[in-house]
Amino acid sequence: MELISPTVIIILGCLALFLLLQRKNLRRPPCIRGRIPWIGVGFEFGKAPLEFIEKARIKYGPIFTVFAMGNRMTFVTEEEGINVFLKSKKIDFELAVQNIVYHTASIPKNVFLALHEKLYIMLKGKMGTVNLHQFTGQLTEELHEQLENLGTHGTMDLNNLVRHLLYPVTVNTLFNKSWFPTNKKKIKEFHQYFRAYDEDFEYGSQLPECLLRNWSKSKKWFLELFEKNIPDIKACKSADNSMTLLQATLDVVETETSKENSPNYGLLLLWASLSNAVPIAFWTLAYVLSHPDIHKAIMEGISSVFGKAGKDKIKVSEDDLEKLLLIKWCVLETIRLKAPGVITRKVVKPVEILNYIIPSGDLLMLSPFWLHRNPKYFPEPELFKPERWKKANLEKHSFLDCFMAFGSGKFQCPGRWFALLEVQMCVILILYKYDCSLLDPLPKQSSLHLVGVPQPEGQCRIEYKQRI
Ligand code: HEM
Repeated sequence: MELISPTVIIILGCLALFLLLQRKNLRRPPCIRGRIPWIGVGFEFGKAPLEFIEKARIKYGPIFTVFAMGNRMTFVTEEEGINVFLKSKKIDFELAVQNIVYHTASIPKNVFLALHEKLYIMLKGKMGTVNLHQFTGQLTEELHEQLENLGTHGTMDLNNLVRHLLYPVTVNTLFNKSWFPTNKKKIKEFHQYFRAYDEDFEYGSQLPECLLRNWSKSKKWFLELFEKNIPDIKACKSADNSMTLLQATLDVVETETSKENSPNYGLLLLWASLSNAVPIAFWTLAYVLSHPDIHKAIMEGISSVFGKAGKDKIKVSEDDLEKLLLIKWCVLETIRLKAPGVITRKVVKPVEILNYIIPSGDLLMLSPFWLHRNPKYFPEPELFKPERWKKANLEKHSFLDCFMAFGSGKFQCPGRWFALLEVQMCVILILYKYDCSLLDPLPKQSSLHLVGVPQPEGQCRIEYKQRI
């Protein structure tokens, strides 16, 4: 018998390999990849990412991969995928965010990995429910101080009003009292640079800085500001000798690595503390003021706890907050409706979901924003219904099932209890001191971003009059 020629063997071998790869690929989720190498569907995706993923879910089903800017992002939208996202040991938080942290705050990847867990434990402890009472006094004082600047009456864009209140309140509370600039020019600069940094944070996490000149300028401005101020921030002592959140962060960074990384961690903490909580305060006030029945019920609650609303410098305690449950429900319902577009993990070992194999290296993506709009989990999902929070066991610090705005698992947002406290206090004090009404309808949200809480599109003016 004639021997099979080597050429035939090679051809058969290639065919077998091809079929094997095909089979493997068949077991991967549908992939939307576009035609341009590396960029993939980056342009279409970047224009309106939230809408893109919802359309993809309708077309391709509960799991699909989007290839954009060199990344394979596999989105999960139903139980099985969500369970893997929440529980699997084959996916990793730190490896997913180290790139983002490197690009946006120039923190070297090895430094991030070495410090992350230690820093997380510290942040979680300092802002945890047991220690929250330490913030109520200062938050009340800071809010009163900033509210004085509003004057007796006026009309302004609500988003601007909230930023002018909460930027200094948050920074003075978590960083250092009086760290926030007080002169008008410097305040304006802080706002301009923070907004530029925040608006393009997502692009900054993926594109080279040379393509984002404004963003890069704002990043440098903050890094220089921190570099200049860190000695003063460290030297500042509180009456009880406790450290602020930023001081404790710098302490960990400088003990474990070098001083060089301190400004970078300062910038990261600044962004984390302002970028979600401030728009949530805006949306909460906008929802409350555009629902007259809820606004009325909240005012009745405020009067029953503090007496007739007026311009007094009331103190707000944790007991008072417990009595004003409707306000907490309104904040949570706002966060449900305006939840971050995505949270992300890296697949470190191939993982099976719905009979598909997700290869290692993929980013596994879950959208709290769309999850919260699934009627299976939240009936009448588009409606602002604070009373749905009646069912949550808030006393035991648990949210509603499938509420994922603060992420999930081991590295859930460590600032969540602080954020809830700050927004509740902000709403209480504004409504106690001012008679407020909206001059514009509730705005649409901008469709540009996927990371973090969505911003409003266009303005929404508020008219306010100090009570007597
Ligand atoms: C309503 C406001 C807020 C929302 C919706 C929010 C949401 C989130 C989400 C979704 C994550 C990622 C978690 C994950 O992937 O599982 C996160 C992480 C984080 N958040 Fe928040 N956050 C808020 C307010 C705050 C505040 C006020 C702080 C204060 C410093 C803060 C500090 C952080 C930090 C430091 C991380 C990173 C944690 C880590 O590296 O492990 N957040 N947040």
